[in-house]
Amino acid sequence: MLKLKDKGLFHQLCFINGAWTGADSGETVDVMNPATGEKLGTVPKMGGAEARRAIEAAHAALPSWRARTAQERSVIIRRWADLLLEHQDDLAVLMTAEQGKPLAEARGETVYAASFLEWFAEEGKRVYGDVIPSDQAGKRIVVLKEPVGVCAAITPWNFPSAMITRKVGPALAAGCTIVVKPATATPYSALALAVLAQRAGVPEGVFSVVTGSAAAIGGEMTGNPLVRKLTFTGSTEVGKKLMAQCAGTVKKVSLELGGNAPFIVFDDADLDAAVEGALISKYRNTGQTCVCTNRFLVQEGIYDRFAEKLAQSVAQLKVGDGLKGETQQGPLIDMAAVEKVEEHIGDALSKGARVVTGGNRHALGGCFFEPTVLAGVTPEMHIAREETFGPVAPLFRFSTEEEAVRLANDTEFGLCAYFYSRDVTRVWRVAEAIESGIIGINTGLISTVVAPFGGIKESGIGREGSRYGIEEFLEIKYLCIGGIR
Ligand SMILES: NC(=O)C1=CN([C@@H]2O[C@H](COP(=O)(O)OP(=O)(O)OC[C@H]3O[C@@H](n4cnc5c(N)ncnc54)[C@H](OP(=O)(O)O)[C@@H]3O)[C@@H](O)[C@H]2O)C=CC1
Ligand SMILES: O=C(O)CCCC(=O)O
Repeated sequence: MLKLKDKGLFHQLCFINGAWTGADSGETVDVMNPATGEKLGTVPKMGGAEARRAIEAAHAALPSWRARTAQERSVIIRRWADLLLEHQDDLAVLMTAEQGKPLAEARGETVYAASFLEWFAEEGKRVYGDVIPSDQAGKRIVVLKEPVGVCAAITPWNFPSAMITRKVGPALAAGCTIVVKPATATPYSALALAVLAQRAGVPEGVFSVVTGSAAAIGGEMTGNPLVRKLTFTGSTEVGKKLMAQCAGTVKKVSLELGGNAPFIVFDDADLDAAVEGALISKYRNTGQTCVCTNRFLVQEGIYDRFAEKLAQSVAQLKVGDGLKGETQQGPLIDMAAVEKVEEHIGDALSKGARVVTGGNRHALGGCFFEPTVLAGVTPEMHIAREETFGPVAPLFRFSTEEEAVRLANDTEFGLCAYFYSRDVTRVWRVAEAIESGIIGINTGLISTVVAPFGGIKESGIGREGSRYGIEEFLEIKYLCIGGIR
């Protein structure tokens, strides 16, 4: 049993219209701890009918929530953020138990999750319109920004809290109401957020959490005309499907999808800094983030030294149950993830790559995998094209800057890229040439509430966080006022 100081944070029912409720059918889904393989509990296996009720509750709650002043909404959202921080130890335990990330990372994610609530509580107060100088005498032109309306969010398992608050924070601050379907693997963080939302005074119907059948709940969220916006983080495959489903009722969509991040190390890079950045960008959350480096492109003059230093550091990473204090690398989310990592390594080795460190399932068994570095990787290998979502660093070799940029851009994805160089002219050239929504230059950590997060190409649509994030939940209305003499 989980050791929580506040046992009220652990809920096994859904939260709809301010009430804790089970599935109409009474059916449940098991939730497992990926580190131990043990069952943590169950959540309701809801479907379209329950999702519809949550959407209708969000619709009913909309007029009074949007009618509140931004300041009134801000007080509640801010209180919610404070509660997350107050309960960060318990929230981290819950998150690690269901997701596997080391406790320190789970605490970090809880603070990160709270930062989106805190930020958008403030940003909601700064939703300004415009007055446009009219081109016709006797007319005035005014632009208002209004909440989109009822929103729906579908979120992934790799960031069980922050991907929710990054959506719900701006939605609520803008005056929208929202229904969330969290990943089936990690519902308890979402339900704990609901507990704290209720304690913070978020009115009933404004924020609901529905667990269960992804296809049925997603079908209702994308088909129901009351929903005006869908916001999704997850795989490109599912994102495309949801976008197509939203076309029927022309909903606004924000999609934060897969990536294939390159990490370029030029000969002129600071080697130690590049290794440090590589560790962060690759092995955060055991390689399971959409901005994790997927391809290391290393210039020939520095290749061998980089490979050796990186492998030395990687070999020292402590793998284990995230609930144990010293763990740096938790398990992968499930056995399918382990198999995908194995497939990528097997394919690379069969085509001429070699293991510098790791390469196998970890001796701990289950979902644990050895942090791995592969050398001699080439563009023909699967790992060059597909997101591995695991602890494998494949090293490609290049000779010229032009070649590095070409390789970096040789993907349908464009979420995040990293590069290390000390040449300021190269920094500008390469930053401008890479096709990506986010670029980390001499750093392996780009995530922060203050900056716009999102991709181009098949990595998505829209931006989250920052002052841009709230725009996704606003519509523009233009007033043309005539007859003014
Ligand atoms: N961009 C990112 O941050 C993420 C990328 N990925 C990538 O996707 C791969 C697969 O991961 P996976 O968890 O399967 O990602 P998915 O895209 O399948 O899952 C993300 C969310 O979408 C839901 N979902 C799945 N299918 C549907 C559907 N038909 N209609 C509505 N909602 C749906 C899931 O629900 P449920 O959990 O119930 O299936 C979950 O809540 C990873 O290996 C990784 O490469 C994964 C997660 C996050
Ligand atoms: O993997 C994701 O879906 C988002 C990455 C989290 C972040 O760095 O903000």
